[in-house]
Amino acid sequence: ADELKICQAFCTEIVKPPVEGESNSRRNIPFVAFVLGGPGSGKGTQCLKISETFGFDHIGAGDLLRKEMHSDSENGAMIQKLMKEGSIAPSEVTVKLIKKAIESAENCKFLIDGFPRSEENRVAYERIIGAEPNFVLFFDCPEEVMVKRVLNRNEGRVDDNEHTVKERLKVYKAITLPVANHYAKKGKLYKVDGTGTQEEIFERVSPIFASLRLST
Ligand SMILES: Nc1ncnc2c1ncn2[C@@H]1O[C@H](COP(=O)(O)OP(=O)(O)O)[C@@H](O)[C@H]1O
Ligand SMILES: O=c1ccn([C@@H]2O[C@H](COP(=O)(O)OP(=O)(O)O)[C@@H](O)[C@H]2O)c(=O)[nH]1
Ligand SMILES: [Mg+2]
Repeated sequence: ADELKICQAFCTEIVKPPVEGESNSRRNIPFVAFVLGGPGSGKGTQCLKISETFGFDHIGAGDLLRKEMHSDSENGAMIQKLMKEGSIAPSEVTVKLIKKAIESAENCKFLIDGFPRSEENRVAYERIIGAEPNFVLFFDCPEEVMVKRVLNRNEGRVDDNEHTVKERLKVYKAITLPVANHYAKKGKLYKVDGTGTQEEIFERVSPIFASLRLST
C-alpha cells in the first residue's frame, strides 16, 4: 500500500477511470518518462537498456510512426514525406498511436522516446492523455557527435542522410528544445551527458531510475 502511494504521488492526474473487473495493476495510473535529445543523442539505445534493467515499456514515437508509415494506413505517405524532410508529424496522429500503445500494454511504466517534439505535441498529449509526464530524461550531446552517429546508424531510415539530419537539427533547436526548457522550469528535467560509450551513459542514467520506488 505504501508503494502504491509513492506511485500515485508521482502522477498528476488519472488517465483512465477504473473499470470494473480490471485487475488492480491495470487500474494503476501509468508512470511516464519522456526521453528527449537531438537526433543521434542515444535515446533509443539507452531506452533499451533502461527497459531491460528497470522493467519499463519502451514506446518510440518515431518507431510507431515508421510502423504506421509501412502499413497501409491513409497517413503513410504523409508521414514518409514529413520524416524525409525532417519535419514533425501532426500531433493527433502521434498522440493517437502513443495512447493506443499505453492502453494495450500490461505494464504501467513507460518510456516515451522522441516525444514531444514540439510545444504543440506536448499540449496535445497532456490534453488527450490527461496527464503530464512524471519526469523527462534529456540527453545532452554535441551536434558533431550526433551527426556522426546518425550517419553511421545504417537502419535504412529515410531520414538518416546528411541533408535531412541538418534539417532535423534545425527543427530540434527551434521547436524541440523549448519543450525541454518547459520541463526544466517545472523541475522535471533530468539532464544527462550523452557523450562517451553506451555503458558510460547508462551509468549516468541508472541512478535516476534506481531511485524510483514504483509499485510494479
Ligand atoms: N554512446 C554511443 N557511442 C557511439 N554510438 C552510439 C552511442 N549510443 C548510440 N550509438 C549509436 O548511434 C546511433 C544513434 O543512436 P540512437 O540510440 O538511435 O539515438 P537516437 O534515438 O537519439 O536518435 C545508433 O546507430 C547507435 O547504435
Ligand atoms: O513525436 C514524433 C517523433 C518522431 N517524429 C518524426 O520521426 C522522425 C524520426 O524520429 P525518431 O525519434 O525515430 O528519431 P531519432 O531522434 O531517434 O533519430 C522525426 O524526425 C520526425 O520526422 C515525429 O514527427 N513526431
Ligand atoms: Mg531514436
